[in-house]
Amino acid sequence: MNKHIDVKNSRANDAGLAKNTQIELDSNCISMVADAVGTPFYCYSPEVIAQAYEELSTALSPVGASVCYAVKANGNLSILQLLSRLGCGMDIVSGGEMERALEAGVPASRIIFSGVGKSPREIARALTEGVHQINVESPAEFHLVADIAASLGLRAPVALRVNPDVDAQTHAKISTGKKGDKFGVALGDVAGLFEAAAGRAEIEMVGLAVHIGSQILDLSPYRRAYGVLADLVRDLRTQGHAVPRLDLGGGIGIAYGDQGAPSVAELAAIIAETVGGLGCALTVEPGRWLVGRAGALVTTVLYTKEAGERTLAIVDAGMNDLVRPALYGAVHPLGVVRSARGGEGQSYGVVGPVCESSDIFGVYDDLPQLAAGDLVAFLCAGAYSASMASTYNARDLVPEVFVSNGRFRIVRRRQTTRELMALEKDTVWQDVESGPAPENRKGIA
Ligand SMILES: Cc1ncc(COP(=O)(O)O)c(C=O)c1O
Ligand SMILES: N[C@@H](CCCC[NH3+])C(=O)O
Repeated sequence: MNKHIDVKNSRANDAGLAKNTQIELDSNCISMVADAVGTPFYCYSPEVIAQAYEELSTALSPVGASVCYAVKANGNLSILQLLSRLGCGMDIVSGGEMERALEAGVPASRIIFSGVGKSPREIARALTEGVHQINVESPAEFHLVADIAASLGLRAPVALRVNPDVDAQTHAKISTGKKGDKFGVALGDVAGLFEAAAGRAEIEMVGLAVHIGSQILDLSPYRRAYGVLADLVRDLRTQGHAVPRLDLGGGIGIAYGDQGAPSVAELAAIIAETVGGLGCALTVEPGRWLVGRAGALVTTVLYTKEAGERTLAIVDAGMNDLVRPALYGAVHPLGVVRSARGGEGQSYGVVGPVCESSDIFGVYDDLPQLAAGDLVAFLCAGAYSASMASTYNARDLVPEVFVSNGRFRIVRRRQTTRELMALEKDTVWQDVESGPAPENRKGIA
């Protein structure tokens, strides 16, 4: 049996890539955790997360940028607590993520509220909690935030997220900075909103924000986007506006295969060059980079079968547990944790049990001969994996486990169909004229 998962025995992860970039799993240990908690399950290395945070903050310290982790990548409370204890702030995009960050002990003063569609209720809660910054994405949202702040007798710290019209050169479904994308304020609206803010006492205009997309592997789009920000800062200052803060977004990519990945030192150099000399307080909002490499989805082979020319390995994890392959055609490297038969050079299409033809994780070569009961793991599954899981096909939400130095801690218990069904029981018909239940009322209450 391998001591560590041999990540090199899959074509998706050869060429010795990213030696220290992904969770190093002791296969004996993972095998025992699998027996204890049952598969599928997500496992995370807290050390790899802490190491990523330290590496990032060290690289950014010359430019003085602070880090707000994008909670959407993985909102597990233990991960938020770990990052918060290290001094990391949080970037949130919903009331639910705010709930998680606050519960994890993150002070509101270290929370940035991003997102294109914040509800009145979410805005009011963020203001009442006293978040560090609300990144506003449209003129309509700007006025709503102002109205809500006025009604609460509060002052809203607002940054404008601008759409710089820069192509992040990433997957179309995760590109956010091109004109026509739903994100950000058009460049032409920025000066007018700064002007409007000057006339609204309940708005404290604190700066600008930009986020051009995710899984960015070529850093040149950052140079362009930050260049646009720098020009805007200069223009706004010429018009007499203060621009004390810049939020530089997230998006830096990691290696999922042999494509290599940029370093955070390169990103820091671009930041220094483009916006470093403006005297603004800088923040970055990475998600994937901090947690992506720290996780794996461990799953059991249920069956093998022939399908035309291909041999399939049907595993007990499905697209509901890890949707990235079905949604973006993403390929997660596959490691073998336990294989009864051994051998090498086998090719398998690895598929899940969900009743969709898109429930396929990829075709992996150079695997051992797989058989029912073998354990494999999809690597680099710390980001946008558990956080994007669903219960489709009435499947459980699987456990999440920290593994460290021969010990494990379940940081999220399995959520079963039985628990979800409880929400569907004992429901009653109501007269529509009785109005909405208090929790469903619109507005800021
Ligand atoms: C506003 C904002 N900030 C930060 C992130 C984090 O992105 P990533 O996980 O790619 O670093 C996202 C997601 O794309 C986002 O929408
Ligand atoms: N969900 C995407 C990233 C989107 C980031 C949020 N805007 C992924 O899995 O790669």
